[in-house]
Amino acid sequence: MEDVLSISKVSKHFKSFILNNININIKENCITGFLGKNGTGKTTLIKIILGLVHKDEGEIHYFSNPNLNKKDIKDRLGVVLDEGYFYDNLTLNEMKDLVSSTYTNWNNKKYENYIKRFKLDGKQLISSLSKGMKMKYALALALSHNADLLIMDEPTSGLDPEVRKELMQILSEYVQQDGKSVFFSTHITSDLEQVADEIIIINNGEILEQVSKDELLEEYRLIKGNNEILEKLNKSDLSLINKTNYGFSAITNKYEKIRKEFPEIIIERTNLNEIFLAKTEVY
Ligand SMILES: Nc1ncnc2c1ncn2[C@@H]1O[C@H](COP(=O)(O)OP(=O)(O)OP(=O)(O)O)[C@@H](O)[C@H]1O
Repeated sequence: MEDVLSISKVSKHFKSFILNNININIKENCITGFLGKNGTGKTTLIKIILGLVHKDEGEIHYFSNPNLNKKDIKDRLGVVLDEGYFYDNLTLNEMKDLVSSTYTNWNNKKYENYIKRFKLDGKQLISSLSKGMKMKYALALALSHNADLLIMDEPTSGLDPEVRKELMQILSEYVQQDGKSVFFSTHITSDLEQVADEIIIINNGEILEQVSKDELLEEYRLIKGNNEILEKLNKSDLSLINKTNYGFSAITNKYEKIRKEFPEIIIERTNLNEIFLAKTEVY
């Protein structure tokens, strides 16, 4: 599997925040989720990838091809940013005319199909779009110029569950086409649970981990037992400890070791949200 994006040793220093030594790879035909809490550097890294923020150090290789120029790269990236970057006083179709003229492979048929599918009206003013409609419009533009890598910054934030589900469905369909990939940032783990193949976790400006979703879900377990067991366990093996008079629960990646020592312990699968919280709590 080829890397569509390879980022090595990228850093950015702001006055009160450092994006530090970022090394990640985005794989072809995968949905890669970029997971991090608020203010951990997701938008900054996405803007660096798009050339909207200058990096201080490091290298970014696009589509495993060192010969691509800026225009080639722009043509192959489909972008959906949180802020939208649209002119409110234009209609959807007028804005589309502006955007489409900057791409080599604009496909108006595709655009019209997406507008129809998303139940948008091309004659409507951008200022009249709700948050969810705006995201769908941005997605229609991003998907209509034959991009190979769709990069989205927090596309699901503020959307209702139905629209989020629809978006995840579209992303899944998109990566089933040969050579198409998706990279999107989020702090909503349930989105990733549904569609992501690969997960990159960022915390305080540093990458904690890049791992397949299935591996990540295998790594941790929820354990439950009585409080005498909790007393004997090494607390540094546990996260998110919840203790009551009747017993305790906790998240751990040392569940095999704990099972050997305390066979009576209850071990259950856990979800991405708990794993994410455990990882960002420990570090
Ligand atoms: N131009 C800038 N100048 C100074 N600091 C900045 C600039 N842009 C971002 N930052 C800081 O960098 C940090 C990371 O911000 P960033 O927007 O990348 O986080 P994020 O993970 O996308 O957060 P959120 O989920 O809230 O959107 C923040 O502390 C922010 O204040």
